[in-house]
Amino acid sequence: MEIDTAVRASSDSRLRTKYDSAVYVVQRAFALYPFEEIAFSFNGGKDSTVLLHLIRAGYYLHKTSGDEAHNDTFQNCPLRTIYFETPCAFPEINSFTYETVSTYGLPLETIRLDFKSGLEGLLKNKPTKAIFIGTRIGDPNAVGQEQFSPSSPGWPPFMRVNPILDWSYRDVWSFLLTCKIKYCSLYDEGYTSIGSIYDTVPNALLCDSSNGKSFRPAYMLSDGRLERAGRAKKTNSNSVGSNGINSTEGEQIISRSASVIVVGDEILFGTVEDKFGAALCKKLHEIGWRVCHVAVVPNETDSVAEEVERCRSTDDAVFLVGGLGPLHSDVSLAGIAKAFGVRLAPDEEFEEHLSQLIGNSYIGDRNVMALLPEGITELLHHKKLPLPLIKCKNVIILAATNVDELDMEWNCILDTHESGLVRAKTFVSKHLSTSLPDVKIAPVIEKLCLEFSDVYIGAHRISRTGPLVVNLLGKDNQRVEGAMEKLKSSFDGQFSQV
Ligand SMILES: Cc1cc2nc3c(=O)[nH]c(=O)nc-3n(C[C@H](O)[C@H](O)[C@H](O)COP(=O)(O)O)c2cc1C
Ligand SMILES: Nc1ncnc2c1ncn2[C@@H]1O[C@H](COP(=O)(O)OP(=O)(O)OP(=O)(O)O)[C@@H](O)[C@H]1O
Ligand SMILES: [Mg+2]
Repeated sequence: MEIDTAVRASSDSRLRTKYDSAVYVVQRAFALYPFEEIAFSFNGGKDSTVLLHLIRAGYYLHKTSGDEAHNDTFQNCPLRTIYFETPCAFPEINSFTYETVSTYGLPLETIRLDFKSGLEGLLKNKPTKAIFIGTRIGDPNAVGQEQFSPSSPGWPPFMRVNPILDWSYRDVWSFLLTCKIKYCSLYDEGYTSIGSIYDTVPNALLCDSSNGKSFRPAYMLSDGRLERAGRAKKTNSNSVGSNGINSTEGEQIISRSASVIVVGDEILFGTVEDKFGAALCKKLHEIGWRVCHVAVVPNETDSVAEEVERCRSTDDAVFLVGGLGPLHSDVSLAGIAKAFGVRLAPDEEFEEHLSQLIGNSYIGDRNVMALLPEGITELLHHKKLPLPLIKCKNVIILAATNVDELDMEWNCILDTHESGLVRAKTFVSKHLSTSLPDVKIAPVIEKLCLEFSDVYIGAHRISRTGPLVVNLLGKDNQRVEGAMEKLKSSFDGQFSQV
């Protein structure tokens, strides 16, 4: 069996391990379910192409128990194959799917309905107990799945079999290249993950600037975390979304909100003063973001989880500082995982970066610092960062231990496209000072707030007897000026600008 032979001959021990465990899952499925009640969900994408050949290898090994004498009979696996075809698929994907199905003698059922309705119809027509799917950790729909995962509540009942769930982007390409497997031509044109013609473009990270508009092949993408960078982001008015803070909106964004969570018992004990909250408020304000909430929480998983859970759904981004590292009190990542309902799992890429930085000073069998929230984590790289920063959905985790380090990390985040931290339209602010008593100006300011609802109007005192400072803040200069002039003219000469 050519696939098995190629992997066994390879010197890549990691690939052999991944292959063995995936083929084991395939064999288990063949042992557990009647062959005619298993289907293979194939769409011509790289992951399903990998899966096709793992299924062929697993089927061969299942049938022959490795006995080469039978080799020709079981080279191909006549497994029921389903393809959900849509008019928005790339023509290259369509033709590759049909060609491949014919090359390997797969009995194809083309379904022209959405996934759920199509699967309902499929199960009604033919008993189907299990479906092989090429889902991998990191795919948006992989969160919470295992290699054998029953379909979700509300979906028709079948077992989702995910043999390559734990494969990385690099594993996929090692396998395809080592076994010299034919894959869809779009991957040689810079596409790294393929959705519909409306939401997929070549991955900008593969753009070959020396050669006009051409792109390097998908296997050249060094950071697999960015394989979906060519997929359009699903927009969500209230959150950063699964792919991060939307970076295409640019300057026209009027309102973006953030919250800051600082994790530190020492701050709550009064031993250390928090400087991160104030510094981040200033930085966010400078790029036109509104900070809605700053919290200091103790080094407890539940406290972090509760705070993250609250902020992540109300703000576009959450910045978390502190509680990172190998100590018992470093619970920030566990808290974030809990807030998102996922577990902590070893992240091989982060582990590699850690081992380059700290050598082999590992704790136990695995580096506990490389346990990251599974399926929701992206690494933010920058040449000035000793380690990539961690981003879990819309939560950005800063590793700074002081304000200087925070400055450096902040500049890297702003400079990193993948962070998606866009500069929004900056605020205009005006400050007026008066020695009038509060009670006198209160009704006027109240009316002003109604008339200028897009301008924030607040006031603070530096001392009980000193002047009152009125702050006017907004994104539209004319409106802020208008509110200021109106206030000044209401109290002729009693307000002066500071
Ligand atoms: C065979 C098959 C089974 C699926 N089963 C489920 C399921 O049980 N629950 C679910 O939420 N989505 C299910 N989906 C939908 C996927 O989670 C996901 O939305 C789909 O693969 C599109 O992925 P994309 O958004 O990355 O393009 C299934 C899809 C396929 C093809
Ligand atoms: N239109 C479809 N028809 C059949 N199966 C599909 C379809 N879309 C997705 N799937 C199943 O879901 C899996 C995950 O889809 P996904 O788009 O992440 O991977 P892929 O298409 O194989 O590769 P890529 O990430 O490069 O697009 C596929 O491997 C396949 O098993
Ligand atoms: Mg795809």
